Amino acid sequence: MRTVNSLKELRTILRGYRQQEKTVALVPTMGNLHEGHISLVRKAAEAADIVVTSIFVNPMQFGASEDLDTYPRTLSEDQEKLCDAGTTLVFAPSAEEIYPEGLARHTRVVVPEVSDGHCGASRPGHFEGVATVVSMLFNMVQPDVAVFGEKDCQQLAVIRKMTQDLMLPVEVIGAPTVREYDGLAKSSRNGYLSEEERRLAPVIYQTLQATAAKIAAGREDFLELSQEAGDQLREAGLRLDYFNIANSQTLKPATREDKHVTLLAAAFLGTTRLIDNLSVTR
Ligand SMILES: Nc1ncnc2c1ncn2[C@@H]1O[C@H](COP(=O)(O)OP(=O)(O)OP(=O)(O)O)[C@@H](O)[C@H]1O
Ligand SMILES: CC(C)(CO)[C@@H](O)C(=O)[O-]
Ligand code: BAL
Repeated sequence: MRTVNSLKELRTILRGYRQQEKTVALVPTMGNLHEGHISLVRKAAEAADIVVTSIFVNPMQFGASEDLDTYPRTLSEDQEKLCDAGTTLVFAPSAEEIYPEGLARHTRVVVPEVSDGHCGASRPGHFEGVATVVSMLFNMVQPDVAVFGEKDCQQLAVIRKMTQDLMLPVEVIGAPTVREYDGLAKSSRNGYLSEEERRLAPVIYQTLQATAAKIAAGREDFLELSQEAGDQLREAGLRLDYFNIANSQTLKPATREDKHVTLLAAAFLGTTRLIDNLSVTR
């Protein structure tokens, strides 16, 4: 496994693989890797001959008061895990390599509608930053397939829409959420939690499961259900960002006609913001 920092080097190596007619899979990450990321790499290795994993903490997708500076950077541990999981090439560029003229002067990709609501409402500009960097990664790596986690379900929907609208020749694959023993979705940000916060955190998934069970049993008063679920999270000591029930395809508010609905939640434990989601067929 090799690690490269420059686009020039990345392109030279990839040209070699293409000459050998190898297929390429991309797994974009922000590093500080856990078993969720590793599951994406394994899926990518099943889908293509070569796996490129990018590690880039993308400044464009962070809000001014968010954790860009403190986001954990653990490149050497990440490299070991990626090598074991079947990554061929790690692309770990600097912010200067990706945004040579700075963020303000950089072209941006906006994906309307699906970027609105949920995390898009609480993190203005976030999905613009994600869509911009992912479209650049697609252009830099030119993968046949790219793998993203369902844990970030709105992000996956944004990337699917962008890929379709811009006719990017990449197959986007979603991978199921990997969880801790107690149901908490694995996330780099779990590392920010104190012992007490970590003990409380599984209530997010438990509330998603309990609400999904009520929907499966026939409840369709989605607004009331969301409010009840939000109240449960607040009572457990979390600061609620949102608990929404949406059409699984469009991520717009669910209606009684929707067969597939997705429950999306975001909540703060102290200063740590965690997200999770669960889909249910009615
Ligand atoms: N628990 C998980 N299961 C499956 N995929 C995951 C999981 N956590 C993250 N991913 C996926 O890994 C990719 C890179 O995500 P990222 O590096 O932001 O990790 P993260 O743990 O979600 O970090 P953060 O805590 O910042 O949200 C994304 O496609 C994301 O959906
Ligand atoms: C897809 C991504 C790597 C883009 O920076 C990021 O949003 C993430 O880690 O999910
Ligand atoms: N996992 C999504 C990246 C972010 O929160 O910025």
